[in-house]
Amino acid sequence: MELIDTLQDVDARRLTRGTDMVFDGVVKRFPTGTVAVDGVDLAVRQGEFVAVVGPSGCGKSTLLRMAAGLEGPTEGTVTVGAKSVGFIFQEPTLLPWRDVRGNVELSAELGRGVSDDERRARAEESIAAVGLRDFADQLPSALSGGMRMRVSLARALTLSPDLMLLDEPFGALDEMTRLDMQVELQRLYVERGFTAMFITHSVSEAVYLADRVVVMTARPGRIAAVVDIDSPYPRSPELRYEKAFNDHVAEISALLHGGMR
Ligand SMILES: Nc1ncnc2c1ncn2[C@@H]1O[C@H](COP(=O)(O)OP(=O)(O)OP(=O)(O)O)[C@@H](O)[C@H]1O
Repeated sequence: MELIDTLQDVDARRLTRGTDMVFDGVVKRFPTGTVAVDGVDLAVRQGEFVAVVGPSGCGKSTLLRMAAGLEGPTEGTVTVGAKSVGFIFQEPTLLPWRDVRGNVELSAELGRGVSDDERRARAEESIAAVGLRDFADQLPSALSGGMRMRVSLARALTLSPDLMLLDEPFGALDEMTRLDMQVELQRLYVERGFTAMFITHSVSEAVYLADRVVVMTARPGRIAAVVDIDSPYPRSPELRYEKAFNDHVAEISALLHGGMR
């Protein structure tokens, strides 16, 4: 499971129209006794981009893993309406012996009912969508960190996910590449219209990408605040220099450090 960043057919229960994912009174207590999250209520609308920020160990990954169905809540419910879910990890988790095309085709190979021709066509389309057409025959070892993350994105996109779950996907990249990847992800989000839940330690990354930023407390993770980011998409990279943007960054940083709203 850990090697695969795309999960299909998540146990989809009927949801209120327009809502893609609901966490209702979610508590997660591990057998070790650690309470990772405690009483999380959050509804994510279809097509919404939600970023989650919070101190290390506050249960962000646990929330995402529950959304993916990789963990179950101890109390409460997690309901996901999306039929097809893409999961992107911090590490691109590519198979080193497969070239870019082979890695991107992997998720469709594991999917049910996809013909060879369709699999290849979808892989080519996703490779082009992330700007890697000229590198389709290269092995991961010949790619930069940013390019490897693009492969990981392309692999998730081949199944046209309704929901993308992204766990700190750009955390291992250098600053310049990270900023480029934010622009790239936003472009794909605008083009494809998926719902996104995106975990990050970077407040400015959250503000640049998200409709709403969920700020969590230290463990056990609870929602301290949800901040709306009003700027329309597509957002230009220059937005990062504007006052409203930096006011949001300051507000969320203060919330993270226990300041009042
Ligand atoms: N399988 C597990 N068994 C026991 N404890 C776990 C397990 N998975 C996570 N935890 C604990 O739950 C807490 C939340 O972990 P999680 O990885 O969700 O936090 P996080 O906010 O994503 O952290 P980070 O920002 O450092 O990645 C941590 O204290 C962690 O040690």
